Amino acid sequence: MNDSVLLRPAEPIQLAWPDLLAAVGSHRVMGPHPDGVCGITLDSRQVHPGDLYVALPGTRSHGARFADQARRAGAVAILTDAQGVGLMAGQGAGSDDQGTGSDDQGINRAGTPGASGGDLAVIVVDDPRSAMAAAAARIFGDPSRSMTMFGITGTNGKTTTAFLVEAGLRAARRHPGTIGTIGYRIDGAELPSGRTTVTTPESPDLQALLRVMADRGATDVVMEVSSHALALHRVDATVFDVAAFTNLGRDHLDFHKTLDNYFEAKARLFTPQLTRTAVINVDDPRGQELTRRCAENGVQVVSTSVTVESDYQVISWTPDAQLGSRVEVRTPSGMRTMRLGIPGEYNVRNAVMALAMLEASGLSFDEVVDGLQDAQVPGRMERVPLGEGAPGVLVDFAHTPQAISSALAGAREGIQHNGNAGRVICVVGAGGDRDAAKRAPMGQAAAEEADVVVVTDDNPRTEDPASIRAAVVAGAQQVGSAEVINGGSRREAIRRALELATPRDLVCLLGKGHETGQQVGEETLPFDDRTVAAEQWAQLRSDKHSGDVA
Ligand SMILES: CC(=O)N[C@H]1[C@@H](OP(=O)(O)OP(=O)(O)OC[C@H]2O[C@@H](n3ccc(=O)[nH]c3=O)[C@H](O)[C@@H]2O)O[C@H](CO)[C@@H](O)[C@@H]1O[C@H](C)C(=O)N[C@@H](C)C(=O)N[C@H](CCC(=O)O)C(=O)O
Ligand SMILES: Nc1ncnc2c1ncn2[C@@H]1O[C@H](COP(=O)(O)OP(=O)(O)OP(=O)(O)O)[C@@H](O)[C@H]1O
Ligand SMILES: N[C@H](CCC[C@H](N)C(=O)O)C(=O)O
Repeated sequence: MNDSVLLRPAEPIQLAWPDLLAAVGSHRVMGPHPDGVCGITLDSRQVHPGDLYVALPGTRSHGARFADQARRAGAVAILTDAQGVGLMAGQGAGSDDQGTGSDDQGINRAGTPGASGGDLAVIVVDDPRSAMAAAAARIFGDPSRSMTMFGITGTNGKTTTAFLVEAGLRAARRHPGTIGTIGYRIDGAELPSGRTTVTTPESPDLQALLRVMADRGATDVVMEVSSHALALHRVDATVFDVAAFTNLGRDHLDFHKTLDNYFEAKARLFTPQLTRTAVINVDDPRGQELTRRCAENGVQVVSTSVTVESDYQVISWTPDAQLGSRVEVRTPSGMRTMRLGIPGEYNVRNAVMALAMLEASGLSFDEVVDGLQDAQVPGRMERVPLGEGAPGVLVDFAHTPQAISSALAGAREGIQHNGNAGRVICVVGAGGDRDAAKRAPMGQAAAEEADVVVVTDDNPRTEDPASIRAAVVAGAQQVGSAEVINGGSRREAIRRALELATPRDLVCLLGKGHETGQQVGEETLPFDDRTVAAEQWAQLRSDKHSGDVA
C-alpha cells in the first residue's frame, strides 16, 4: 500500500491558481495555467493527479530530472528554481511548450525554449523549499492554526519529551497527534503509515498529515523538530504555540559542518515566525544564549533547569529501586512532587520540560501529572525481561556521546540504588553514513561510564562495518578503565555480552532502541535488540544445558 495515500486528507482539496501564486511569494511563471492544484509533493513517485510537483535540488540529483515522470503521473504544475528550469530545458522536457506562459508578477519570463515542463505550468522561485512549505500549508488549509502545536528540538530528548507531553495531554483528556522518530499517532494509536524514516517530515507530507490529524479530531499536535527540518524549511509556515529546546551536543556535523551552524539551525525555531512561547533548558549554555535571543526577538520564555535559577527548577531528585525517580520541582504554581517511571537525571530534565510545556499551553499540574508519572518510551531505557537467573538487560536509543554518557550513568544509578555492586556492560556501535567524527567520542563515552564495552555494528548502511567499529574501539581504548572488546556483528556482540554477564550485572544495548531493522547496504534486515537478546539468552541456556548433559 502506498503510504502517501493514507496521509492525504479524505476530502478532496482544490487551491485556486491565484491563491497558490500568492502563497509562494515572489516568482515568475511559464506555461499554461491550470485552474488550481489538489495536492503537493516533492517526489515524482508520489504524484497524484492534479498535484503540484516541487522539483528541488538534492544531494544526489535535482528533482527537475524527474519532471517528466511527475507529468505522466498527473502533475498539473511544477515549482522549481532557476537551475531546475535549465535542467528541464536541457532534457527537452518541454518539447511541447506552447510558449503561452505569462508573467503574473511582472517579472521577466524565462524565455527559454522548452523550459516550461511541457504542457505544465512552471513556477520559478529563488528558494523552492520555503515556497514549498508556504504552498503546502495553504493547500491543506493551514492546519497548524486549528490545533495547539507543541514542537521539541535538541540533540537528545526530543522523542522522550514528546512522549511525556503526549501522556500529559492524554491524562488531561485532550486528543493529541504526535509526529516524530517513532512514527505518527493519534490518541496513542499508530497511524497506518506510522513508521517513518525521518523525524520531521518534508513540508508537503507534514501539512497533509496535520490536515489528517485535524480532520480526525486532534486537539493538539506534539512534534519533534529536527535540525535538518529547520535548515531545510520543513516546518516553515507551521506556528508552534509552545516550542522546547532540550540541549545541544555532538551530532549531524556531516550535514551542518560546524556546531555553530547546527545551533543556528535549531535557533530558527525560536523566532516569532515559528513560535509563541519557548521552553528552554537553561542548564545548557546554548539554552542561555537562546533565552537572550528570545528576549530580543519577543518570543516569551519559560526556563527549566536542575542546576541554575529558573522558572521550573528541580530542587531535588532521587533514583528509586524500579529504575525510576522521585522529583521535587519548584514551579510558578508552587512546589510539586512527581514519581517518574523512567530513570536518570536527563529524564528528570525531560519530564520537567514536558510539565513546563503543558502548563504553558494552559493545562494544570493536576490535569497532567498522572500522564507524566506513568509514561514509558519504547526503546528508551526499555527493560528486556529474560527470566530467572538472567542478567538485567535494557535497550536504549543512545547514539551520541552525550546520550551514551547519560544513559549509562542512569543505568549505573539504577543498579547502585538497588544495593547491587554488579557491572554495567555496554554493547554499542555507530551508524554508517552519519557523522563519522562522533564515533571515537561515542566509544570514549561508553568506556568512561561502563565496566565492559562490547563494540559492534549499528546500522552500517553503505559503509564497511569493521572500519566503523575500529573508530569506536579507538575512542574506547583511550580511556583505560574499561575492558574493551571488538564484538563483531550485533548478534554476536549481544551474545558475548550475555555470556560475560552475571545475574547481578546490567547489560545495556545502545543505539538502536525501538528500531526493528538493521540497514546493511541498501537493505533493511529484520533486527530488534529486544528480540535478539531474548533469542541469544535462550540459545545460551540451551547450549549450556546440552553441554551439561554431554
Ligand atoms: C540529507 C537530507 O535531508 N536528505 C533529504 C533530501 O534527499 P536528497 O537531497 O538526497 O535527494 P536526491 O536523491 O538528491 O533527490 C533530489 C530530489 O529529487 C526527488 N526525486 C528523486 C528521485 C525520484 O525518482 N523522484 C524524485 O522526485 C527527491 O524527492 C528530491 O526532492 O531530500 C529528500 C526530499 O527532498 C529528503 O527526503 C532527504 O531526507 C532523507 C530521507 C534523510 O534520510 N534525511 C535525514 C538525514 C534527516 O532528515 N534526518 C533528520 C534528523 C534526524 C535526527 O535528528 O536524528 C530528520 O528529521 O529525520
Ligand atoms: N535530555 C537528555 N539529555 C541527554 N541525553 C538524553 C536526553 N534525553 C534522552 N537522552 C538519551 O538520548 C537517547 C535518545 O533520546 P530521544 O529519542 O528522546 O532523543 P531524540 O532527540 O529524539 O533523538 P533522535 O533525534 O536521534 O531521534 C535516549 O535513548 C537517551 O539515551
Ligand atoms: N535519526 C538518527 C537516528 C540514528 C540511529 C542510529 N541507530 C544510527 O543508525 O546511527 C539518524 O538518522 O542519524
